[in-house]
Amino acid sequence: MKTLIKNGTVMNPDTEFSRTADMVIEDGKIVTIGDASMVEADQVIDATGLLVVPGLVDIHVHFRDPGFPQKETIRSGSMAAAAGGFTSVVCMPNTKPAIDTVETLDYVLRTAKEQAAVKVYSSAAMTYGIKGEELTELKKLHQAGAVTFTDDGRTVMDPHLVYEAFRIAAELDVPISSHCEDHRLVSGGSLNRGVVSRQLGDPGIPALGEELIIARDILFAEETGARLHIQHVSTARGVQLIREAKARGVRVTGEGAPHHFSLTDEQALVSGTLAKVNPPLRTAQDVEAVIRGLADGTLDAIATDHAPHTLDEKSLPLAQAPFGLVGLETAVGLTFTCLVHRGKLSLMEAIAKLTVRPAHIMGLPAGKLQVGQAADITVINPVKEWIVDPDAFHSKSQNTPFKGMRLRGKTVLTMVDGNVVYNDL
Ligand SMILES: NC(=O)N[C@@H](CC(=O)O)C(=O)O
Ligand SMILES: [Zn+2]
Ligand SMILES: [Zn+2]
Repeated sequence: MKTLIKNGTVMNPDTEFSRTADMVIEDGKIVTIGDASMVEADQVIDATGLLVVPGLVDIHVHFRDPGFPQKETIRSGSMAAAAGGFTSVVCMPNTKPAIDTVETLDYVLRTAKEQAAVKVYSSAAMTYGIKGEELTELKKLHQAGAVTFTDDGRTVMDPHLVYEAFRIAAELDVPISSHCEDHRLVSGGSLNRGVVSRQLGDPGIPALGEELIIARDILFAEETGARLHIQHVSTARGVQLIREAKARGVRVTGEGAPHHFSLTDEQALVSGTLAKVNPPLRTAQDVEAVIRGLADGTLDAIATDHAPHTLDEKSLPLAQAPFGLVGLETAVGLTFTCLVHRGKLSLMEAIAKLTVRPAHIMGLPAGKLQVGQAADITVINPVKEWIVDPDAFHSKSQNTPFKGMRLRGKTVLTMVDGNVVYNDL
């Protein structure tokens, strides 16, 4: 089977390559990037006016299997990924049971191999049951394929455990992904602590709770030499802490989530619990700081923190509804609308933050266009206007505060190993 993608703007951030070109794909691999207009192919995709980029990489998704198939399965999550243009994803371990043993990790990776439309990698929990009490067998989990250690959803508070985990991670050279939240400071709130939380009678989640743990984990990384990846950075001071740590050579990276560069806490007044996410949507200054962090390289990657929950759960009162929102199918639209089209991030840098940079953080064989390599390719229409319709999502869940919003920029075709897994051309 030979496929020709002709006349697209081919962009490969790894080499800063950007030019009008054709691509030929054969037996799942890229065989030509250049002029191939005369090539006879079984399948021809006309990419005139479209961007042809490496398959996107999301290093922060929740696929809920095992445990919560009503929210998402590996199959449905992977379909949402494909529809969003993501060809490689990293699953978080807060399933039930948690991904804290080799058996559960094997189950996830095996199910992904059998059922997923895209390449699914997995993290492993740092502590059993994500309870913050006893370290998992990090070395065995790494050998079994875990690409990062994290208790995402919770922060390990015991400094002895954290120290030990960082020490082992440094030895294995596996990144620790840190969900930063000092639970002793944030318990009970649902929204950013500020004007809106006070207005809604919510105790609020202070920015300081996130910043304390960012600072703590930076120090652990500095002390142990471990690689630290800060997840879903949402506050201005959090961005600044990472900026300063990078400047003095700490091995730290950071991710920004689309909802943190596009929405403020005021969204809760419009979307209610659909705008309840952890860390919370913050102030306009924080949003600006996340954008600046992405622009100056302090934040290396855009990651969705795709966190599906049923609308029944999201219909609960603010204090009881779960934290989280789905992100895979809106990420490209938000990145183009809020960052690229507003001139905050160059097109090349935006694509880099969705491909080669996150792949590099997690050591994934992804995020580049290279002859001889797997044909994981995403085609984006950078100016296509569309309205977010959760009913059209491929995810099992529709919990998004972006419903009804008009976005500019959309994934129109996704290819994994040369096979088209999503087509909206
Ligand atoms: N982000 C969220 O608000 N929720 C995530 C957990 C997490 O990423 O911390 C979830 O699993 O639902
Ligand atoms: Zn988290
Ligand atoms: Zn998460």
